[in-house]
Amino acid sequence: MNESLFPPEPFLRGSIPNSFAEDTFDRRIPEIFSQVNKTFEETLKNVNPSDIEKIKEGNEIKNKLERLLDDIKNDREFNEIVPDEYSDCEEWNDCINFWKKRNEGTFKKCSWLFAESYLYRVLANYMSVSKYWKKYDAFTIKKENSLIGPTWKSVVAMADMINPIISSDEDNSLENTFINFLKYSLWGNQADLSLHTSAKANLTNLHKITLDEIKKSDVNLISDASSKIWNYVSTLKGKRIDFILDNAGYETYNDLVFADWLMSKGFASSIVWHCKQIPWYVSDTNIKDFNWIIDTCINPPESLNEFDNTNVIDMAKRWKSYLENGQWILNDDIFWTSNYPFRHMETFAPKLYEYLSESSLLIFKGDMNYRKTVYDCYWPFTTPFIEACGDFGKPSSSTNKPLPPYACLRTCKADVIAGLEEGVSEKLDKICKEWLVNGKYGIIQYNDKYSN
Ligand SMILES: O=P(O)(O)OC[C@@]1(O)O[C@H](CO)[C@@H](O)[C@@H]1O
Repeated sequence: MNESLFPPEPFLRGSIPNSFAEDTFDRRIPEIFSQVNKTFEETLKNVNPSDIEKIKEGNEIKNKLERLLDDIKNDREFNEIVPDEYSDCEEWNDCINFWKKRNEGTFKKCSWLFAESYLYRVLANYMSVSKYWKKYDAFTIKKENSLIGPTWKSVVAMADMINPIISSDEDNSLENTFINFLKYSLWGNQADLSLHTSAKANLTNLHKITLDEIKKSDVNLISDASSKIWNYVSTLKGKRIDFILDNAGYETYNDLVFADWLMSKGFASSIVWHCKQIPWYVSDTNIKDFNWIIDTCINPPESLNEFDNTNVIDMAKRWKSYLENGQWILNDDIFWTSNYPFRHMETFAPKLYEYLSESSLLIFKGDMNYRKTVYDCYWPFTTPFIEACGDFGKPSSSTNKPLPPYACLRTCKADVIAGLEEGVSEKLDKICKEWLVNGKYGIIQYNDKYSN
């Protein structure tokens, strides 16, 4: 890490008064990590008393987690990450030491992007260096409940509406259907578990199922490149499309349905699913979560027998066959959980960059992927999106191939945004004080600068 890698505008930081980053470290993160500790303690309590070594190690992890929470609350300095199974350890420590040397090596003084990402990396480290808790993910139950809880009603309704469309040859409204899918996929991002930390939050209220609901939400779509994206996608025949996933549960389910449609209409013949390698920002999709969604849709638990699950099962069986015959590919490159913005991907993950350049379209889901696409800084809101992306997409220095066009589908949950028309932010300031961060507003933005 060095200063030349800083963004062109000031970083978002927890030390900035009244920013969402400040609120994140004062309120949201302590809540999330208290819940992590509670969940871990409950799991520990349920370990078979004869597993003495596992309990002993669990207690050590419990102490580490308590110390971490205390460090967060007191804004203490970061600690180096001890070597573990992941390949990015040195890189992280290099960055930690860089921030410390600048006297900015604490949660609030550092850039928000680094400080919060560091927390999830540390959590993964505690488990990784253990013997008995390696595979432990404190967020698994939350992630699973976000599909098979009250959400299942939406899962079934979506399958009943979409499966017949996927299975039919009817294609005279392809443009409309495509744009509706983009919007389902966008609004699916509202329900992320790191924003709605309260156990009482009813995320099902946020699910958009009917076309009517999608239409009504158009007033909250504050930057919309969907027609441009369609103009490009309509030219694709049997290509590869990549989804850079965000939240497990209902959001990823929507993306699976979308991809299924893209395959069935011949635009794509393969899909690459980019997941996270470690538990990340509470609800992000790991490969195990991805597989769990498909397996659960094929075999819904008995508690969901009151529903007619025929269409869900039918779709999920098709998804499984796409995975089995290699048309759907799973990837969890460690770069997706780095602290770097995407404009530094070519430097820090050249192989991933080359791999993405072989695709025909990248779809980045969610707020964090957006923050990394434009770099997490205070852009004037009317900065063109393409400008805010910097040189992310430029031809690779080894293959000379640029990235394909890419789209960002994001509901706004951080005080960074670019690409707004003049006057839009002023109007929003008047109608909703928290429009930048409460997840009510969404954007669909597109960059094809390097592929033209
Ligand atoms: O990427 P996602 O799931 O859409 O959002 C992640 C998120 O909840 O976590 C970030 C950091 O706390 C916030 O910027 C954002 O609201």
